[in-house]
Formats: sequence, structure tokens, C-alpha cells
Amino acid sequence: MSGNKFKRVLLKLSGEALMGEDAYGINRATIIRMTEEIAEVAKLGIELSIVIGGGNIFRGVAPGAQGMDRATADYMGMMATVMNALALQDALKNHGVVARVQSALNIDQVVEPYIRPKALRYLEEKKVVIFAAGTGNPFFTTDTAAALRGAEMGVEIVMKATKVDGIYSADPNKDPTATKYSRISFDEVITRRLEVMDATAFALCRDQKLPIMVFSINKPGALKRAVCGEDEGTLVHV
Ligand SMILES: Nc1ncnc2c1ncn2[C@@H]1O[C@H](COP(=O)(O)OP(=O)(O)O)[C@@H](O)[C@H]1O
Ligand SMILES: O=c1ccn([C@@H]2O[C@H](COP(=O)(O)OP(=O)(O)O)[C@@H](O)[C@H]2O)c(=O)[nH]1
Repeated sequence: MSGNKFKRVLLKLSGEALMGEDAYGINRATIIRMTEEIAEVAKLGIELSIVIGGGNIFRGVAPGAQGMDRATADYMGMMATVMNALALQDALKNHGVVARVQSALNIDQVVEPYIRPKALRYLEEKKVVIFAAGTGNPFFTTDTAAALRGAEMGVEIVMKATKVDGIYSADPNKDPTATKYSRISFDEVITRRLEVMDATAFALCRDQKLPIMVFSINKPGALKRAVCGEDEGTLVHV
């Protein structure tokens, strides 16, 4: 696919990556840099939808949630993604990019609800659509929300921007001898239990024949190269 610019993509942005070097929350320099890269891609005319995580504010399985009812903790996690979505929308506005937030949980005074045809219309109008509150269901992740919304929006590829620069033979943060794949099939990712995305997200994308690209959120220019179809990170194919 080298050199072919995508027309419509879904970008999964890690909430944790928004922390930058901070211990939690949204790091200002990080969100500005990310916004600049997203603005550059939006100006190429690529229809861009974004699912944003919430791990920088709250994670349902984190130590802070220990002892809590899991579903309650997960709803808190989903609310955290709404905060990140609003911060991203605001930052994009400052870079001249019009974005709309749609939430899988109804919080009418704050964000509009997820309505598929409306989201599709925004994309046709070249507005960036930010999907907040994950899938709206506890026990899921924003990676699964990325696969789900990506399939619903009919995107050509799901792009996961994360802390690692691709999928490795083992977790590179634990095994320094791990080697990076430039391409790998869904079946291989699933049978080898490579954990850069959760199995539900991989399975949904595999069934929908929706490729995934995993690349580093910290590498300048990586997003643009990825959406322009250049070699970047790891491509997971059918
Ligand atoms: N085989 C693997 N290849 C790459 N990363 C892996 C692998 N297995 C586990 N990981 C871990 O997955 C992490 C990314 O997943 P996650 O923390 O869920 O990201 P995000 O916050 O972007 O959703 C990496 O930081 C890495 O430590
Ligand atoms: O469909 C979803 C998406 C997210 N979450 C909750 O929201 C948290 C934040 O999302 P995630 O961990 O995927 O964010 P990221 O890893 O991208 O920072 C998760 O831990 C879950 O508690 C959820 O319950 N359902």
C-alpha cells in the first residue's frame, strides 16, 4: 500500500500518551504537538475520526480502582475519555481545525450523543469527529471502541498511536530482545497473544477485514507518514 494516501481513517489516541512526562492528566506540550500533527493531516483532506482513551485520568483496572465495583470504575474511565475529548476538540480549534465530539454515554449539556449518520455527515464535511466514552459499555476498552467506530464509519484503516513504535515479538518494555514486525497477520497476533491491543479489538477488525496500524505517538511526523501509506510502525493485515 506504499505511497497511497488513505481517504478515511480512524485514529486511536492513547489517553496515557496525553500525559507526556507527567504522572497523570493532560500535558500541555504533548497535546499541542499532537494537535499540530492532527491539523496537518486534516488539511491533507483526509477524513479523520478519533477515539480517545482515558488512562491518563482514570483506568477501571488501575490500583486506584481497587476494591471498587468494576462496572462503576469503568463508567468513571469512560467519563475520563469525555474530558480528554473536550480538551482535544478545544486544542484543535486553536489550530483552525473544526472538530465535533460525540459521546457513547448521554451527557446532553456537555456533548452531543453518538449518532452514526450525523458522524458520517461530519466526515463528509471534512470535520474531525472525536468519539468519546468508548463503547458506552463497561468491561470494554477504547481500543475496542476504535475497532467498532472504525467499522461503523467505513474507514480504510484503524491507526493506533501509542507508547511503542509497533508490535514486537514480546512486550519490548519487558523483553529487550524482542523484535519488531513491519507486517503481521491478525491470526498470528491473536495466536501469539501479542498484547498491544486487546483481543476483542483485534477480533472485531479481523472479522471486518479492517487493517490496523500501530505506531509511536512520540515520533514526530509518524502520523502523517502513516496516513500517507508510507512504511511506519506495524501493519496488521487479514
Ligand atoms: N507484543 C507487543 N508489542 C508491543 N507492545 C506490547 C506488546 N505486548 C505488550 N505491549 C505493551 O502494550 C503497550 C501499549 O498498550 P496500551 O498500554 O494498552 O496502550 P494505550 O494506552 O495506547 O491503549 C505498550 O506500551 C507495551 O508495553
Ligand atoms: O468502551 C469502553 C472504553 C473504556 N472504558 C473504561 O475507560 C478506561 C479508559 O480507557 P482505556 O484504558 O482504553 O484508555 P487508554 O488506554 O487509551 O488510555 C478503561 O480502563 C475502562 O475502565 C470502558 O469501560 N468501556
